[in-house]
This record gives sequence, C-alpha cells and structure tokens, in this order.
Amino acid sequence: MSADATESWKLTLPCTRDEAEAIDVSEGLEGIAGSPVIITSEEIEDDPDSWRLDAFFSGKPGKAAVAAVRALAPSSAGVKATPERVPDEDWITLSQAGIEPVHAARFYVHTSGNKGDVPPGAKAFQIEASRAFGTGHHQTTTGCLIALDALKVNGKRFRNIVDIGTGTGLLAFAALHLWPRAHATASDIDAAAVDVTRENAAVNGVPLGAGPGTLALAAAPGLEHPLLIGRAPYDLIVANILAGPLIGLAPTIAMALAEGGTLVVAGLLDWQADAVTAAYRRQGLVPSGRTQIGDWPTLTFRKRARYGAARTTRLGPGGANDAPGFGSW
Ligand SMILES: C[S@@+](CC[C@H](N)C(=O)[O-])C[C@H]1O[C@@H](n2cnc3c(N)ncnc32)[C@H](O)[C@@H]1O
Repeated sequence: MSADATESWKLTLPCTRDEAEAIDVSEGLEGIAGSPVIITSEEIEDDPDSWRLDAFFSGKPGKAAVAAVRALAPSSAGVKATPERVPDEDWITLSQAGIEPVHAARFYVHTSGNKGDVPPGAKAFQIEASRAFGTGHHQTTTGCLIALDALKVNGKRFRNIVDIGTGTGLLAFAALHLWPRAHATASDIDAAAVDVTRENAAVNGVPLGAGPGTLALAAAPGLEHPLLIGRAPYDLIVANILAGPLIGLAPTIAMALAEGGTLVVAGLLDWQADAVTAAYRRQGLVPSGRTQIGDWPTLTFRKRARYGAARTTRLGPGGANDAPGFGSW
C-alpha cells in the first residue's frame, strides 16, 4: 500500500516528565512537512520520570519530522523507534483511547470521546489529554480533588483561591465549583498550560474574569506576577508541583496565605513528604491533612491565625505586607 496523507502514522518514544511537560506542539514543529498533528504524553509507571510520548501524523512522516519529534525527547537518544502505520481509525480518538473517565470524590473527569455515564450527583469536567498536565489520572491530581472535596465536606469556606501550577485548570475549576462565590486565580509557569486552561474553562462553562465566581489566569513562576501578588492573601492555595519547587516556594506561598488559610500541596513522593512538611512548618504552617494514593501524598496545611479567627492582611503595594521580601516577587 502506498503512503498518502490520509493515512495515520504514530511515533512512540520514551521520555522524561520534564520533557513531556516542556512540549509545545505549536513551537518548532510547524513548517516541517509531515509534522505531527497531535502529540500526547502520559506517565507509564508510578515513576515521575517515566513517560511516553506519542506523535500522530497524517501521512508517513519524513526524516525531518521524525527528527523534530526526537528532539522533544533527548533522553530517548539511542532508543530504536520507527513510525508505525496506525490502522484506519480516528486517530484523535485513538490517541485518547484507554483514557478512562476518573471519578474522584464528587468529581468525574472525562474526555470528549469518552464521557461514559456520569455518576449521579457527580460534577463532570471535560478535560482532553493535551499539552498540559492534569486529566485527573495522575494520583497527585486525584489526591488534590479528594482533598478539596474533604475541605468542603468539613465545612470550610473560601473566598479567595489560587491554583499554582494549574496545568489543565482542573483543580481551579473544581475549587470554583465547591466555592462558587470565591475569587479564583489559576497560574502556571508554562504559558501553554494557561492557554489550555482558558480553552478548558470555555468548554466547561467556567467564567473567566475578576469578580466573585470567576477565574483569572496568569502565566508566571510561583507567584511572580502582579495579578498573583495583587490578589493575595489567599485563604486557599493549591499547588500540585514538584517537591523541589514546593520547598523553594515555601516562604512565598506561606506569605501569600491568609492567616487561618489552607494550603493543599501535591507533586511529591512519599519519601519527600517530611522535607516538604518541614519547609512549611518553618513558615508557621501546621499539617492538617493527608491523602495518599500509591506513593503520592497530598498534604494539607493551615496557617495559624495569630489573633484567633482567619484574618485578611492586604499584600502588595501599600498593604501591611509591603515589606522586605516582597520586593523580590
Ligand atoms: C504536576 S502538574 C499539575 C497540574 C494540575 N494542577 C493537576 O493537579 O493536575 C504541575 C504543573 O505545575 C507547573 N509548574 C511547575 N513549576 C512551577 C512553578 N514554579 N510555578 C508555577 N507553575 C509551575 C507545570 O508547568 C505543570 O503544569
């Protein structure tokens, strides 16, 4: 059979998590004849560095296209991999085959091609596997969904929420569903993730904006953005990023958390929990909950209220926290 542009081809490579998270299909691949139409990546084991990258092509990819995909996963240098013809099926659906809906606490996360039956009473979100992390399949995302639900069940109320490292936006959407009158903010160091969050917000009917019940977006490392600083202090901060950044960001995150506020963190492995906990204890936070799925704990902390009840201290220019330390944000 001769290859033509209507045939679907796939190239699969092992890659690291960092490589998977760094992939931006819109950059570097456009203009190469036979460039991949879609790239998906997913973790293949309970190992944060063991991922798989699938690049789907319309038509058999040439050497340049294969090289461009290989360049996305330098760690696979030396791994033998050749493009394979994919049987005549809808390859977009195919690329998401096996991505079963996830039901975590009251949340149900599915793709457009795999909605299945939404359990009665569950809040469904449609999240495609894409350039951003966070389809609900990873234990860290599931752990955060469960932790957020538990806070709601325990009667917590939040008015000002930020999801740092939002990926697909899922955790911010879930938080806004639980506390629909809150001001919500979602940020990511990766501008592509912020774009994906914007698209997912539209698909899921999550209103973007600045007022209560809406979601504002920012692309930034940590809280280094005027919007993120200006909206602090938050009474709920969620951050599913890795242990290293979580420890590095501990002083900033703790400073951005209102007294009496709650912090939910994930992205750390079991053996890293003590170090992450110690970093936040040093900032005056106290552990208040833990959800563990496999090797992945989700930790919840509370910031002590110096004067009893939760207190709102204005951060940013002119605020009470306009003090040394904030200048470096
Ligand atoms: C493990 S994913 C979590 C995505 C989503 N929140 C979830 O729970 O599924 C981590 C996300 O954090 C982002 N990230 C990593 N380091 C960051 C940092 N220092 N500041 C902001 N975002 C960061 C990554 O780009 C990625 O989208």
